[in-house]
Amino acid sequence: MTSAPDTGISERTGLAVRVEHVSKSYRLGDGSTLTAADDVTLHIEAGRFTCVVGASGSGKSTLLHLIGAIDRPDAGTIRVGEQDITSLSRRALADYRAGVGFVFQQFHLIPALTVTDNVLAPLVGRKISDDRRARAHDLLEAVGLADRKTALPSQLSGGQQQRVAIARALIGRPSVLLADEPTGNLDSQTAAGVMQLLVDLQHEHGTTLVMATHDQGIARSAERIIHITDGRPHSEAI
Ligand SMILES: Nc1ncnc2c1ncn2[C@@H]1O[C@H](COP(=O)(O)OP(=O)(O)OP(=O)(O)O)[C@@H](O)[C@H]1O
Repeated sequence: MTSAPDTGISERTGLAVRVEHVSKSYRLGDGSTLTAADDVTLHIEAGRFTCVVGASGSGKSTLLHLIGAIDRPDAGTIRVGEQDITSLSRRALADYRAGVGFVFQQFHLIPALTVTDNVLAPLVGRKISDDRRARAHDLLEAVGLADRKTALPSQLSGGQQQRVAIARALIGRPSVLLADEPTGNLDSQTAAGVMQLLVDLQHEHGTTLVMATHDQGIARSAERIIHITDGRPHSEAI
């Protein structure tokens, strides 16, 4: 179940990420500012599995959000492949985001949609061709849920819901897959299965996988670990 069938699921190759002198601060209610990314410079290799590790509040999610262009930095540049995503037009940014897959700790499935329609949800506004439906089916097969296509999220276990979320993250053929504590809501056995699935899919498709985690055990399975403290990667991160 954990080895995906050869369905041509990802035709994009993983891209390298180069974060250069990136800072991001948030203004707090009392008027003070909190620096969540503090002059961060780091390079993430293409097609590898990299873990970002650090205490709660150290800036892991912020870094993922900046790489995924969910958020914009106050300063610095982020290059993904050949593109500087910090200088893209709104339209180019939307195209870029469509090539990024996200997996979150909370699965964020849409309760009223079936499993298949959740997987197709990122394609909203685009024509859902037979090819795309076939691809959703192939992805659900790859994550071991082909027989639950018509189920609603509430009818699935947490691990199954996260598998749907992984299939959804892959529907846009991402060159970069960002996973923020993807096993944080799962028991340890289910978490191990989901991790294995992510790593298998990442290997098979050569996607660049960047995962934020507290879990040292998960981090040890990565090809590279970046430690973050107070919004700054440690020196070994570069
Ligand atoms: N939108 C926001 N507004 C204000 N402060 C924020 C916002 N987002 C994050 N922060 C703050 O920025 C810092 C870094 O947060 P971030 O979520 O990146 O940390 P994290 O390492 O992912 O934490 P956790 O492991 O608990 O998810 C924290 O102090 C957090 O409170």
